[in-house]
Amino acid sequence: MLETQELRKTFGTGKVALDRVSFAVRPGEMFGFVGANGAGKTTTMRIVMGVMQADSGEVRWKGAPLGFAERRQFGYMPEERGLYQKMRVADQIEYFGRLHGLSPAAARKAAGDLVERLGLTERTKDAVESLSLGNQQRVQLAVALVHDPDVLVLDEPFSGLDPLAVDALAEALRERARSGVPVIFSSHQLELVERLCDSVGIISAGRMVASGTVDELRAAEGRKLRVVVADPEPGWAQDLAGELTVEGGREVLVTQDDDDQRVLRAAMRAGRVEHFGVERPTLTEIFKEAVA
Ligand SMILES: Nc1ncnc2c1ncn2[C@@H]1O[C@H](COP(=O)(O)OP(=O)(O)OP(=O)(O)O)[C@@H](O)[C@H]1O
Repeated sequence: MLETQELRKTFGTGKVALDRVSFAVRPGEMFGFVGANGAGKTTTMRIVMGVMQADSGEVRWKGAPLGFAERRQFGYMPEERGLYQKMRVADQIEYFGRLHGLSPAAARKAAGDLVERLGLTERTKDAVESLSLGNQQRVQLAVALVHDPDVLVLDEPFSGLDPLAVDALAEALRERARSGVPVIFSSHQLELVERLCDSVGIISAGRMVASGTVDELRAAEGRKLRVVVADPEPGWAQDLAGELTVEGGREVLVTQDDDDQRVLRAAMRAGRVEHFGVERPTLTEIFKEAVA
């Protein structure tokens, strides 16, 4: 398991970038790290990778403090990226494999496999600078995967990608997770995070404001009922706590009232009930509420 415990980081100006950030990612788990711009995702991932030091707190791997040797077995896609623009695709992946300690033959084999799996076969001999953003991102992912890492840490790996490239990358990450690797990635694409991740951490102004599976985060929000009534009598919902909106000739009530039968009776008295059910908030809605 990879854990951060109470990470704290301030920058020179006295700005608190991270305030006791803790989370845990189990083997095989995909952890989506979400937060507004400047919330602290990159800083946290840099600390996990040892690129930056925390003022206090600890990063632990398999129950012990994380050191250089263990980090060498991690795969990292930094926000600033980090490819040699003039180097050819296959050579580059192989080179990074060597940097992570693979033998020349193993690095060549791993590079060949990844080129094929990530759909880069046609581009193996091209310089990175001649590739589209999406293909550069694929190379960047290959570089993070080449040494068969124990943990994957990826800073916005999906940003700027077309839907096909998103699917290719998502599948590559899923595959790694299935093999037991903890995968952490940050993203602003909340639908994607909801679709891909086993668990999610929401960070706001340097603090983890919520974490858990999307279902757990939903449960923490409390159950909400959504009722749609066509042509209702005015004032029908005045005794029911909740938010009432008008959409065309319909009124939509979203309420946390526990007594669903009472709500249903009131709605049926008021008009034609077109919808009555428990609302399942999306991650986007959960996120907005958590950071509000
Ligand atoms: N080297 C630095 N010096 C000073 N302040 C910094 C430095 N790096 C980050 N910060 C500040 O720390 C806070 C957290 O930044 P961070 O880059 O971790 O956010 P983020 O969640 O990754 O944002 P984004 O989604 O925009 O990438 C921000 O207020 C940022 O301005």
